[in-house]
Amino acid sequence: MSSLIEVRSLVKRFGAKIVLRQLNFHVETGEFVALLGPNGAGKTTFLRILASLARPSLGEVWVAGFRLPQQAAHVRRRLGVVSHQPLLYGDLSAEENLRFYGRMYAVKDLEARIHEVLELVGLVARRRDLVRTFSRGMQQRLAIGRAILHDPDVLLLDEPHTGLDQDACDMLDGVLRQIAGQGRTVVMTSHDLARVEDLASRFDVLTGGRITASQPADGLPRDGLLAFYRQALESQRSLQGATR
Ligand SMILES: Nc1ncnc2c1ncn2[C@@H]1O[C@H](COP(=O)(O)OP(=O)(O)OP(=O)(O)O)[C@@H](O)[C@H]1O
Repeated sequence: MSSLIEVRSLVKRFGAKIVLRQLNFHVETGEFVALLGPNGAGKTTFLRILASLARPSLGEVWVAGFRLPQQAAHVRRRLGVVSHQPLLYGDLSAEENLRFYGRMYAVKDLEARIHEVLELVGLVARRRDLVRTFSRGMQQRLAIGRAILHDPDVLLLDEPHTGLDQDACDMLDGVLRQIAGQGRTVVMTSHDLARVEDLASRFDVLTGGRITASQPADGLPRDGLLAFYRQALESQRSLQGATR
């Protein structure tokens, strides 16, 4: 087991419904993987399993050398997760929120680290303001700050642009670009290729409960990338048509 994330033959069922079918996936240190797929493909379900928030029905899931769900406590310390819930306390300020999480994770030189993170997410000027006064975009940037505070091995982001207006999306992209530039290992879901095309070093497509296509970003022109994603979605549609 040498990859930072290694998933073998993963199956996830909800009752009779099979959402993930024998899914294989791996991520090496420093990769920024965009996990693309249409609505309902199972991206959130998959990320929740990687984040140890849901249990696999079958198969093997390893993160940073630890097996899930058996070693979930070890995995959680090595992960940063940004899901649909920002997991922030509205009645605390931005820096109080970070201090709370930093103490929970026993972050060293916490005050310096809080400042560094607030700078990265562009919230130094608002550090003493209560989070409930923040726009959704600011809350999302702070949620990313919270997720990277303890310098995790892997950052998992589930459609972080959802519900943001264009300005907020642009500001979030600035933060994500800096994170990508730091060489951090990231897995980010999206159903919109345009949102991730400048960020990712690899594009994986999740359709029919499996990773059906994978493409490194290196040297691939935009048209090629669009064609790649369209083709993956088309083949999924014809597969669904054939099984109806
Ligand atoms: N707890 C659950 N119980 C039953 N079915 C579920 C549960 N969670 C997810 N599903 C189903 O699993 C399928 C995949 O959902 P999931 O949210 O993982 O997809 P997604 O690719 O993240 O979609 P979106 O982009 O719309 O968020 C959907 O059909 C959904 O209804």
